[in-house]
Amino acid sequence: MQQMKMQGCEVEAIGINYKIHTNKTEHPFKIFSKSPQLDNANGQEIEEEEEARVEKSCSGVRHVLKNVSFQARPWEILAIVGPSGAGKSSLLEILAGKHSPQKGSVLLNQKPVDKSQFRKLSGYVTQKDTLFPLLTVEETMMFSAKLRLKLPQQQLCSRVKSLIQELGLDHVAGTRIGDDRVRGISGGERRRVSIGVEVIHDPKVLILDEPTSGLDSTSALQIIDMLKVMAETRGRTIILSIHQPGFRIVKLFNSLLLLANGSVLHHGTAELLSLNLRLMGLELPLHVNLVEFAIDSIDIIQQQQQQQCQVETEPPRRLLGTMQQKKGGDDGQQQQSGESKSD
Ligand SMILES: Nc1ncnc2c1ncn2[C@@H]1O[C@H](COP(=O)(O)OP(=O)(O)OP(=O)(O)O)[C@@H](O)[C@H]1O
Repeated sequence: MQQMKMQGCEVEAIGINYKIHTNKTEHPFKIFSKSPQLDNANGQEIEEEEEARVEKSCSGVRHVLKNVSFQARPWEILAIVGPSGAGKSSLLEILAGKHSPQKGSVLLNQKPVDKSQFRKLSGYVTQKDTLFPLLTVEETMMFSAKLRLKLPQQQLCSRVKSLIQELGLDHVAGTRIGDDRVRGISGGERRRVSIGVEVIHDPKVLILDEPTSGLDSTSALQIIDMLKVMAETRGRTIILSIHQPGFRIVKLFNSLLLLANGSVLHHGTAELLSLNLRLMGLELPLHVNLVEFAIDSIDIIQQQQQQQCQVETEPPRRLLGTMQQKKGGDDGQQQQSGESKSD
């Protein structure tokens, strides 16, 4: 583990498939589905069939993540972007070990890891801050430090102090966190504290679900700037999800994972995304944010990728056709030769 800390952690997800079972619900229009002509035996059969069909459509399985693969490297930020419901949070929860996918695996430095080992090496900042409103910033950090680190009090204090400095929270170290009822620190500062709580043990991998949600553009940029410094100075691997990142924020990401409806549409740099869009005939208009443009163009990207897949699979199919014809001939010959062998 020590060696892993020194060299940084590459996180690799391979073929993640995640399905959830949704609850069966009563068909909302069931009351209208019975027709007065269905009183005979044939009518009853039709009604039962209809009920079975409705039940099937109202219950079942939701394919949240479909064959998702990516790599996140140390010293870098990978941003997961996509429309609402694309599967960003689900993917992060799987990475953080909160859920297990039905298929696929997550590797750290090319090796499988168990959940407890991964928890020690990582920090997971959820979308909602879960902090005690009556504790001060310093007390909150100290609480987390005592839970996560087995160090003498003096060392805990100095770790907390240096982290408060790194997070730019010196000026509010003695201020209460607060909540809706008790006035406390600002939303941006609260997000910083949540990040601090999760990095107190100096994890090599940091996973953040929408660290900028609810923040103004300046506070959002400050948070991503701070994460960029953490990645570059400490060799952390940072994986985060984000909604509508501003132009300056996108520039700080080393790579983007564009998800739509549980599938990966792009994995690579922003420049590569821009180039791929251009190759699809989607020219980024001036002063339009690349990520927003890509999200708005998801339907076209999907269509183009499907067409490309068809083109890629067609020649082998044609080839397969000729091969099958040939094989048919060969088989005939083989059969003959087999027959002659058995003879
Ligand atoms: N426990 C669950 N029960 C029902 N549906 C779920 C559950 N978990 C995820 N989903 C569904 O899976 C899909 C992906 O959800 P997820 O929260 O991962 O998306 P997201 O990209 O993070 O969305 P947002 O940006 O709005 O947070 C959604 O359609 C969601 O409704």
